[in-house]
Amino acid sequence: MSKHLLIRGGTLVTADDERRADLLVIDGKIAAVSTADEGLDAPAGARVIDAGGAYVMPGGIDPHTHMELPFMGTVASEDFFTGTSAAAAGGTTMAIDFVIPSPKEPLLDAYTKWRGWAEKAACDYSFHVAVTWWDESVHADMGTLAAEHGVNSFKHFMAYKGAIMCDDEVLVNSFTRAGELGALCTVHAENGELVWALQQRVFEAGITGPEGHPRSRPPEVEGEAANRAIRIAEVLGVPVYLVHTSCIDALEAVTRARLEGQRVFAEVLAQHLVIDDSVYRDRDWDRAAHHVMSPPFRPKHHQDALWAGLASGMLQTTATDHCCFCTPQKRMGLDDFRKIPNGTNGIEDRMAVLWHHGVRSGKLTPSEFVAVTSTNAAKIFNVYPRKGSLAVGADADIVVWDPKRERTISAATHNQNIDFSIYEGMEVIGAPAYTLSRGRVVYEDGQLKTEKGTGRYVDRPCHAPYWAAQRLRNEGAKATAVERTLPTPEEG
Ligand SMILES: NC(=O)NCCC(=O)O
Ligand SMILES: [Zn+2]
Ligand SMILES: [Zn+2]
Repeated sequence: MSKHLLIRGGTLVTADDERRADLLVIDGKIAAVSTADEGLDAPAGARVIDAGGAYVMPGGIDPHTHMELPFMGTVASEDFFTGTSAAAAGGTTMAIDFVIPSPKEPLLDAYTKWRGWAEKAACDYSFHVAVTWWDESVHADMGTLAAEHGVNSFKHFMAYKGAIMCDDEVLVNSFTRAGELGALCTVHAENGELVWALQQRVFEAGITGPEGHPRSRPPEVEGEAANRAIRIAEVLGVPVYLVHTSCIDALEAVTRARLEGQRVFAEVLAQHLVIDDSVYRDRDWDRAAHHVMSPPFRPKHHQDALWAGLASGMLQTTATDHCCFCTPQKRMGLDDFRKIPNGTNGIEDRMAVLWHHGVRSGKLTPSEFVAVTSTNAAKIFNVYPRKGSLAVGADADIVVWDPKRERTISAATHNQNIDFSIYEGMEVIGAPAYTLSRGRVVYEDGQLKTEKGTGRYVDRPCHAPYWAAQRLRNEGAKATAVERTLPTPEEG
């Protein structure tokens, strides 16, 4: 039996425009969108959602999450069911998580393991795969992942020395391979050697608490790595995507390259837009440790630059790097900040934080909000217009957004599987009234309706449209040999 649902009377917002229209969903897909003047009739038996006074938008896409990640001697507390449910409560309907093989672990083995863990997801999901080491099998597995498993993005950690860090040789090999495949290279840009050296220096100077964390990862460390990754990508003729751009130094590297015409994409986390580094000087150890993530929170003036970067299009996507560790896990580093598991919560609050601090303060229009929370990620990771749009035929991943709903963010009421929130006490206006995942109502009236295993893996083909432009650019920059008549030995 086909399932019909009519969303009536709302203002549809896409990355292109805003207009009054009704929207009909049949069998999980958007089946019709009305004109502004003529609404749609509800088919017999259809559920009707009254969206009067609300915005109807593509569900959020969080392109950077880590559910149940094994990391720094523990495992992230949020699993794929709780995490995607919390996402739905916040209006996010797709997460792109990361398969992160241990050094020497075959990429395909790690991928299979992560696919198994993710089967309980309640919203749609996909995977970037990290390249943490290199040999011919990695080269081959990248090809198999791209051709047979819908993986079009590979991640590179330039930090976490002694664990998952890539050196320049791995970057060059992997970027070259991604170029052959038409896949996108993504990078965590921090100079891991410098972080390592600074960590020892700070610790030996007697700073053992969470305040040591930002001291060991200053903005220069991120700026250097961002610039290096961008320049390696430029020389190899591949697009590159920087995850969690947190500071002016990295933003400047992105901006310079984009102004030179290089195809560089960059993401900013909602939390880096609104939280500053004063959190590490909290006298309460737990509260300070709760904020330990990499890159760390920055001095306040970086936030203005990041907002400007987002509004001007230098930064295209917003994410959360949702990677939850509860207080007892954070306490693994009670006597040594280097052992505090890195990561913070946020998947449930990204949309509200962006709406409240972005749209309500005039930094973003509603259409720009849709672009940076959904559509741009769909385009960059090549699932547009199936995701990130309200086009007829698209998956009905939709959020009906109540711009007037007020709430105070708190761990006492959130749906994330973590015992604190980095946004504790933040008052925000704007929240989902309904969230739909492929046409199923998964959140309404403040209640979650998610079911384990209803999320689907989303294949992401290689050769996103920007690859055609990249190839032309590479063609134009191709080296040519000079034809010469060589002098004969007698002439010499
Ligand atoms: N960001 C963070 O602190 N933890 C998750 C791993 C990463 O993305 O670097
Ligand atoms: Zn990272
Ligand atoms: Zn991450």
